[in-house]
Amino acid sequence: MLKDSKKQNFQWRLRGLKVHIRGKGPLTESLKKELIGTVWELTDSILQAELVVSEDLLDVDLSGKAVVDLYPFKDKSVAFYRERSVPFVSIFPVFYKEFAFSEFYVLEKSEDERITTFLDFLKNLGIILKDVSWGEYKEILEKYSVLLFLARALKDSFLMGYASHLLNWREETGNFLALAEKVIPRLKDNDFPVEHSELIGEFSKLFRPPVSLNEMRHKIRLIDFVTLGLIDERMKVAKRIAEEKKKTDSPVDLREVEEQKVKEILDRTSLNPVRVRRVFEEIMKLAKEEEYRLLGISKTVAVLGPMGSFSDEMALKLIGSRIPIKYCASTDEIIRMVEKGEADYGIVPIENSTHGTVIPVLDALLNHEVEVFGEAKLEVHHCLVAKRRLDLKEIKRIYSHPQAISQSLGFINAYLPHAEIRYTTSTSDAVNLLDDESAAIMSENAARMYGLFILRKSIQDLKEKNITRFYIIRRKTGKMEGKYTSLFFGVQDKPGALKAVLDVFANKGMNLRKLESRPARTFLGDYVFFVEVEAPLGKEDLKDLEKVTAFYKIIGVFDEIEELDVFE
Ligand SMILES: O=C(O)C(=O)Cc1ccccc1
Repeated sequence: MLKDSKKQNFQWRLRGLKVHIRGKGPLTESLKKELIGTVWELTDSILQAELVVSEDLLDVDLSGKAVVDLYPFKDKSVAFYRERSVPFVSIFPVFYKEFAFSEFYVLEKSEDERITTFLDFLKNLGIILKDVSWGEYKEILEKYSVLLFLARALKDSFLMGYASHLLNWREETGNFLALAEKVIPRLKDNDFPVEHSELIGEFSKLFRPPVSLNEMRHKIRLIDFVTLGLIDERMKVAKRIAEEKKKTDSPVDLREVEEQKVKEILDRTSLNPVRVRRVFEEIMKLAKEEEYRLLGISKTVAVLGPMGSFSDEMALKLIGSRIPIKYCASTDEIIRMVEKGEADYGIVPIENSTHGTVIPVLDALLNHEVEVFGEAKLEVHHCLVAKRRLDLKEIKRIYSHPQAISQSLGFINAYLPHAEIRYTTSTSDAVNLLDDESAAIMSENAARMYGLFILRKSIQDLKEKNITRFYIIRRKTGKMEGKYTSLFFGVQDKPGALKAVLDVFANKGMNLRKLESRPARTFLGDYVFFVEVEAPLGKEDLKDLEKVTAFYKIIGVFDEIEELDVFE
């Protein structure tokens, strides 16, 4: 669109000029729109016009008019307007949907104020105007005719995009194709300029150093346009792969495959790898979303982000990559998202073999309405990583999630006693805080994903069986199926109150696998208890519990799961 300030530049020139635009193609339609709101008058009839923009040859009395000739076969049109002695400018417009992408080749022009002003108007729309000789014009016309021919012969929509502006002249299609047929045999001869190969031509244009600021701007537009075309093309191929994968029931994308693709790309660039990674991950995400749509998956799972956290690893183990993952900044956010229905599932760490219970998760489960319907375990190995190769004594700060720090305290105390500990919201979030004097504790996968340097592997205190148990949560359904029940309860402040509750479980032969107490946040000394019982509690059990508790809240009845069915 023409900016208002730019529009005003035209206000003083040829005030009230009557312009008629003849033709039905996208170019003429867009020109008409741009002209509305200028001081020029857009006339319905060609007879009233002082300047006529036309896609075909004009069959009316042209006296007193100037012509902007858009007709593609210039030998015909130039002779035609010359014969009639009208001022004209003869243009071959390469119009790519947007003026900003367009390049208009100007073959002949008369000295005429209306024409000069109109050309300025085109320039202000972002169109590049290039004066060309007859020889150059012939090559351009041949090139696009061949392109159209190939696009149709190969049924290739990508090539068609480049030749699409020729489709404005439907009645000329036969002439373009006839020209192409004449030109194509010459392709075999070496004298045919490289510019005639469509892609080579476009790319050679891209790599040719621009000389003026205008050309530089145009080149940027061209690059954006070609980039978009390529992303479009990538999407089409990805869609076909998705269709194949659907037939063979393969996962949407294997993280390692995607990671390998990103690595290959990063190896080829000297640009900031974090940013380039983001660009390509976004492009891949576009294709993934399309795949999810194709597979009919609309479910999402929320985990602790950014990508590469242990929770992310757990999610991948449970669901492959068959479901869109939402990365959250905290376990609280995960639980809230699931409660509100903004994510179908959530995965939260509940306890670890070294660190014990994850208290913030426990508290959030008490205070929100979600349901645990599964648990899963992950063996956790920690790495000490940094942005560069560092001696341990050079490390001034260590960033990581409190659980990872606590699981690696033996190593930290022995080798990094001088370093300051800074807690992060997840192990992978440390990536965002690292500088040249600090290290982070995270998984090997995350380190590789972010291109970090691994200083030490397996630094956790428990060399084997450092296991984290996760809860898989969903919105409340009230289903009570599974081997385990987790619940909170409170008791009156009197002797034997807790024992009475535990006796209910003991008398029924139900084993307890976990018992925690949390401050009730009422008075000092008031507690809420959390238990995991190795049995599904039924109605009778709940009645018995009611008798001995001040309150109870079932968090879920669940089993250990190996896989999460996202198609159910
Ligand atoms: O911060 C992460 O990566 C998490 O997913 C939480 C966590 C931290 C350490 C061990 C297991 C889970």
